[in-house]
Amino acid sequence: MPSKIYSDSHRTMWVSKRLKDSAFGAKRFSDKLSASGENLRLSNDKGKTKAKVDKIKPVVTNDDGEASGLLRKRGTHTSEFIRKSSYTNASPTNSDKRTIRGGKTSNDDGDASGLLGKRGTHKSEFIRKSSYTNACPTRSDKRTSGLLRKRGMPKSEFIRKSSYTNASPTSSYKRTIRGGKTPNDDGDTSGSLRKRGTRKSEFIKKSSYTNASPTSSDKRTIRGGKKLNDDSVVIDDQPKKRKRVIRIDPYDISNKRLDDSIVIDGNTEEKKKDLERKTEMSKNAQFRAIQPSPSILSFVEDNLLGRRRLIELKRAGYNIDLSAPLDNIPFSTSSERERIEENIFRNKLTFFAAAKASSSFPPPSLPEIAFAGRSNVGKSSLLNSLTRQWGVVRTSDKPGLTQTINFFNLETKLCLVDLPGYGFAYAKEEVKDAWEELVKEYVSTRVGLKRVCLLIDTKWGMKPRDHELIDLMERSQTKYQIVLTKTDTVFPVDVARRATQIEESLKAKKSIVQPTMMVSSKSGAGIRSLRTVLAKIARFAKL
Ligand SMILES: Nc1nc2c(ncn2[C@@H]2O[C@H](COP(=O)(O)OP(=O)(O)OP(=O)(O)O)[C@@H](O)[C@H]2O)c(=O)[nH]1
Ligand SMILES: [Mg+2]
Repeated sequence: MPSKIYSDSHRTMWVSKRLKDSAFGAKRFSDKLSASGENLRLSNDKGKTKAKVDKIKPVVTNDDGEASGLLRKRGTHTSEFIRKSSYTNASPTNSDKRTIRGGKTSNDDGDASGLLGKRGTHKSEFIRKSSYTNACPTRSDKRTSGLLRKRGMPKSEFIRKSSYTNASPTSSYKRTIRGGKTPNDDGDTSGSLRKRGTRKSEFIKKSSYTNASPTSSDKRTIRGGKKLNDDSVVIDDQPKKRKRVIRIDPYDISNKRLDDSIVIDGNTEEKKKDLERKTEMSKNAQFRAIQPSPSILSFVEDNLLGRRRLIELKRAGYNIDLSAPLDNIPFSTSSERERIEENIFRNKLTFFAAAKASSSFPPPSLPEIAFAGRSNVGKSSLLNSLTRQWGVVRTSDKPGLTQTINFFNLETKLCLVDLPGYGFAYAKEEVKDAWEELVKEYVSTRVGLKRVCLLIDTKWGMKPRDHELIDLMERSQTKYQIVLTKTDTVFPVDVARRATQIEESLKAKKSIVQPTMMVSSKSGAGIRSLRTVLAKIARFAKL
């Protein structure tokens, strides 16, 4: 039976809950129902759950013999039902509350009480009259009753008049209280928030609003200070945190805690780098100050050296991204090659021999022209460019590709020798040293060697290793000529400057052959002039 009572219907649920909570208790209620012979009948019409509570007539007799009704009978006035009802703990509905309030239903102690404002009754009146003080009034009610400041009323006036001292003031109120020196009951000036512009420490010292939770920074200040007031003793026995200042003697290497050596090394390295940068800068400044000789400038102009030629090739429709745009023309015929003015360079270029040691050098049969220089300077590319036979001599953008002395014949007229580069090759030190020794041996001892073209990158100029080789060739009286490569990577004026600079620095040398040649294997600039110079050697050379 009781399980049936606590089923679907909302109203039934309400009744059962109330009863459960009330002094009657669920058990007693079910007992009463069974005693009265009545039953709760619930109907479910087409899915709608509806409790027909009007069928419930739980007229039960209390122990004291009074007749009591749990629900209002139809036709019975609510106020009458409530008045009569001894079930005072049950929460009445809104309309019930209104009736109670409006009907001035007396409680046991005889006070008139209303739980809700009756329709038509002014709220303020209701709140005033109401003894139901626990009900939460709205903001407008609070304003009317004086709990909240009325619109238009100045804050200070409200605070002065207000007896609602327990209300938590807003932060702006707190500031006003503090700033306005509003007296409290005990006459102290109190503010719970720091007024803008007031120092925190000052505020905390002055403040009697000790119950307000201070912020973390406030707490810090409080801890640092000694006392706020009599009640609030602040922990002041904590020692003040002192900033540890470690004095480092950079020259005291005995201090093991500090990695002084690294610091010093770092400093010195930085200083070194700074110095290098400065010297580099001054080198650049020196280079820009060079006034190229008029003959060199006119050579640069005539041969379209520098970036200009590549730009012109681009305008003419050549693909300048290719290594040799002039010779990378689709469907080009051999007649293109025939344009080479020097007949000797029209001959077929063929690989003849490669030597890793002086013992494996081929016997000299033809006048030889060797191409020496640092790794990646463009030696192999120049051989291809001179003959316009791309691919015979292998080239790479990775330094150190050529590792042997390679001999190439131009038919039976001339031998072109591609030397391994020195400098920054990706090879072990011993291997690089062996190459250098081989090159040095070749340039200083080779019979039939008519000229060494010493290739220098126009951008970077001469390096110590180049000078080393020059000194060697000077000692062995080997004829050498400077050839500036990759002239397409710099401005024409810089090509002229570099040539002037080198000529100036080597003008005392005896074995050097002037003038300095300037070429670009990529754009083809200056190649024609170099061909003319080299063809002359081949023409007049005697073995
Ligand atoms: N822009 C430009 N690049 C060039 C020129 N000549 C050569 N190069 C490039 O420079 C790189 C090196 O060229 P190589 O001819 O292999 O140089 P190398 O002196 O023979 O180098 P090693 O064999 O290592 O000694 C290649 O990527 C070439 O394309 C040039 O005149 N202009
Ligand atoms: Mg090479």
